Amino acid sequence: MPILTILGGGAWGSALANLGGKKGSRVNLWSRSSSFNLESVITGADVVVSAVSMKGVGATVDRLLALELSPGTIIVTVTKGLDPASTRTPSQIWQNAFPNNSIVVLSGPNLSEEIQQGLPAATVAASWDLAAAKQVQNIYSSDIFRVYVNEDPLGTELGGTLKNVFAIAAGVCDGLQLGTNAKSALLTRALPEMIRVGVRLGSRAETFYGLSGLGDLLATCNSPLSRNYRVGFGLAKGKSLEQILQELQSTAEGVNTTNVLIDLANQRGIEVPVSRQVYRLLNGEITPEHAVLSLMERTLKPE
Ligand SMILES: NC(=O)C1=CN([C@@H]2O[C@H](COP(=O)(O)OP(=O)(O)OC[C@H]3O[C@@H](n4cnc5c(N)ncnc54)[C@H](O)[C@@H]3O)[C@@H](O)[C@H]2O)C=CC1
Ligand SMILES: O=C(CO)COP(=O)(O)O
Repeated sequence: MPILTILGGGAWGSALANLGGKKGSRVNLWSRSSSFNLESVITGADVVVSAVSMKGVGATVDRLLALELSPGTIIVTVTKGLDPASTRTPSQIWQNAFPNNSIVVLSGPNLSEEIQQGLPAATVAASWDLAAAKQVQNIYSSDIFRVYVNEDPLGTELGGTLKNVFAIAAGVCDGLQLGTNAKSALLTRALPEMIRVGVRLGSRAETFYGLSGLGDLLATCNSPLSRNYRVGFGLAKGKSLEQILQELQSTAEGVNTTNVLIDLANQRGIEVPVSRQVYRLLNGEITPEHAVLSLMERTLKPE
């Protein structure tokens, strides 16, 4: 029976603990407030899943570095964010800290509330080490959770991370009641923007057409269960960002991701028109209505 240790007892960590237990793994769920110590659940773990939000990744990596993690332990990261200081993804941070361990990214259209209700979902386990990805596939696949594998961890991770920016835009679109045509245009134009960024950062374009890209974009941009969608919806309804985040009481990674993405786009000269309007909106530079108008009035160009 594999030993699975989940770090982070938030919405997604708790759902992943349940999914792992359902398949028969021995599961340890650890969080900062746990009464037991981290070392006791790391020793002997076959797989360690990091399910902390982006702001907790650095501290979690440091905690594990202070312990003796076996090089045979697979590290799975499910965080959908970008580090503000380095602009690196969580898997890049984990790989840098643990060069001898296999790192697997688990990402897909996986709204935790639906998964906790036992509704069916699919996801992707991605790694340079295909054998490690397949181990994670076996540990997590069940009659309600179908896991695919691929060898593009960065593209898989960036799909899940970048879609949060567009989920904010989609929430704005629905909050302003702009209609189905506008929403379809937004989601369709979001995909090449994600691909443009992903390819410049070293991912494969085709990964973004799969579950972790288009799949997660559709799930998050169409569901009020998404916290990022709720950020955009609230802004369109005239709430302040502070008020929305206060009411959420949970992580909306898209806010930080938008800021880091615009830094990256400015540094590397990547064209990100939709993300730039989301950035201006989040930073109080424009109203939701102005953001829409700015996109409509862009220079005309071929599709
Ligand atoms: N909830 C969902 O449906 C899904 C969430 N994710 C991603 O998983 C990550 C976690 O999301 P949720 O569990 O939903 O968020 P959450 O807000 O429910 O939980 C965040 C977790 O991170 C931990 N954390 C934060 N700062 C920390 C620190 N300094 N040290 C240690 N732990 C720290 C918290 O204690 C908590 O366990 C996010 O990056 C999110 O984008 C991915 C797929 C689905
Ligand atoms: O990533 C998610 C679903 O795949 C969860 O989306 P939110 O973080 O916007 O709630």
